[in-house]
Amino acid sequence: MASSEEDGNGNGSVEEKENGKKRSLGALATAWLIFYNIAMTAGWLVLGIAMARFYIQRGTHRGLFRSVQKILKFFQTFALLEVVHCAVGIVHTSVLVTGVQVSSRIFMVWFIAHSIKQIQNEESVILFLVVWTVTEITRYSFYTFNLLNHLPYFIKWARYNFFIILYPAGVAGELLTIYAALPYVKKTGMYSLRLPNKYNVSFDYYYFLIIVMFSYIPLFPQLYLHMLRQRRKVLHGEVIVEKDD
Ligand SMILES: CCCCCCCCCCCCC/C=C/C(=O)SCCNC(=O)CCNC(=O)[C@H](O)C(C)(C)COP(=O)(O)OP(=O)(O)OC[C@H]1O[C@@H](n2cnc3c(N)ncnc32)[C@H](O)[C@@H]1OP(=O)(O)O
Repeated sequence: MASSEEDGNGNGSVEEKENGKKRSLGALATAWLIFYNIAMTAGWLVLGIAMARFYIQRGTHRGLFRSVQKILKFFQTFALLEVVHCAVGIVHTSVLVTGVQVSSRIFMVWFIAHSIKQIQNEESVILFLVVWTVTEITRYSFYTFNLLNHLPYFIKWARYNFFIILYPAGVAGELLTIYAALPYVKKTGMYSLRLPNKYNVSFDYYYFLIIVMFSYIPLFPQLYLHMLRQRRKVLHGEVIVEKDD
């Protein structure tokens, strides 16, 4: 993807190479990505404004998830297209890394926050909502301006610095929310399949959630390290040889 930043750090050969990359992307793909990124920036901005208005008017976070859930569900689910973008090659990033990131978010939205109403007022839900919102406004506006070849330095800086704090904060919000959900899942036996049944298969959502929580231990450092590598590449111009998926 092209990047002709207004910070004036451009170097001829890199720019030529990147312009070539953009040309080879094709006008249609570029136009689609610009539309997609503008729509996503707008969607997360609307969500951020709705959350701020709710809190200012009500003075409490109780009921906030319920009030913004439609916008959240729509735009977070729409992000599944990011995996498609990588898979079809219009975005030069890893399907695996993007897949883990997007699927964990979809899981949090639909299979935790949407499904278990009792935890919707937890502070941890607000924590990950605020963190996701700041992250996505920054990230999608970065992609948009980058595609338009007018990337203000502060957006590039924010994209590759905010995550240092926001990523662990978001993960903390997500893990605390899943932890808060455990008693309700155990009590109701939701999404679980007990034996005997005609398929002769058993599934316990409670233990599945515990496995999901533990899966953050190997997976999150990989996402975080990926972002640190991207940061070194983009902000400090380091050449990084990435392994294939
Ligand atoms: C079934 C249940 C499963 C559960 C599994 C549980 C396991 C969970 C493990 C961990 C979960 C983490 C939870 C996360 C929580 C949070 O999000 S907290 C909030 C903080 N979050 C972040 O900061 C997010 C950071 N992550 C990302 O940015 C991405 O999702 C990423 C995939 C991890 C990294 O992005 P990547 O695309 O690789 O890096 P970039 O530098 O941004 O881009 C690389 C190139 O791709 C181009 N590009 C990417 N997307 C677009 C786009 N939409 N439009 C245009 N171009 C795009 C980008 O420009 C770069 O191109 P080049 O310039 O050519 O390099």
